[in-house]
Amino acid sequence: MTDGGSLRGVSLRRSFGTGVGRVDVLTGLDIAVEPGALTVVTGRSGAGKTTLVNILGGLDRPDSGRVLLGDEVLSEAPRERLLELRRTRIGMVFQDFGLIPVLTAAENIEVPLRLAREEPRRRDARVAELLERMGLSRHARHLPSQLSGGQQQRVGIARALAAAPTVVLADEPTAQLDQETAASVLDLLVDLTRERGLATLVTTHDPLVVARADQVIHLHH
Ligand SMILES: Nc1ncnc2c1ncn2[C@@H]1O[C@H](COP(=O)(O)OP(=O)(O)OP(=O)(O)O)[C@@H](O)[C@H]1O
Repeated sequence: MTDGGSLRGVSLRRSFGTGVGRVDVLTGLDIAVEPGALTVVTGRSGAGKTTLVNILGGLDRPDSGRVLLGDEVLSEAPRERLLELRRTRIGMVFQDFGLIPVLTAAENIEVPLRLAREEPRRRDARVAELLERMGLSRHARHLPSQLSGGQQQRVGIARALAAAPTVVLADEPTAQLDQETAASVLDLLVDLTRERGLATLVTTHDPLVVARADQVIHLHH
């Protein structure tokens, strides 16, 4: 496996607020999310899981420390380059699925491919392949409101993978799902991680997710 897909945080620090209201959320955290493996981040509510995901995904910058995507310093990349890396190299999966309600399942998956200016035939082929892989071929034309929670999260995962990223960051992806559905969504994410050599990070409160991890990082600020 090359180093191109690993995502590392080195000495990450992030605080919010000032004076007595100041909260030191990350205080020198080191983390390496390796290709083909599931890294799970746990910690009670407020421990900084979302803060970490936002920093690793380039949505927020650390106060100090660095985020490295392969050999590139993501945390210091100029805005344009950061947007490009986020579009092409990093897939994000959200607790509330984050689907666009007026677009069908297929159209939601297509969004990153349109942003990447992929040509229509390749776009269609990629969307069909992902729908098939997610077991959603029959639901291509359904709106999110016509899908179950588990199906919506499968669409969310397909969308995250559409542009063939090397890294997947999922912030509590199973929190809205019942246990059985959560287990099947997690199975899918683990299988895709192995199959595609993805560097996958999942935050969770769920012991079942922790049990599947190759690496567990416990946050307590
Ligand atoms: N933009 C912000 N401004 C001020 N404080 C913030 C901001 N973002 C996060 N915090 C604070 O940082 C701490 C960590 O928040 P974060 O959302 O990362 O925790 P979490 O572990 O994801 O929690 P949960 O499990 O509830 O989602 C909390 O005390 C929160 O109030």
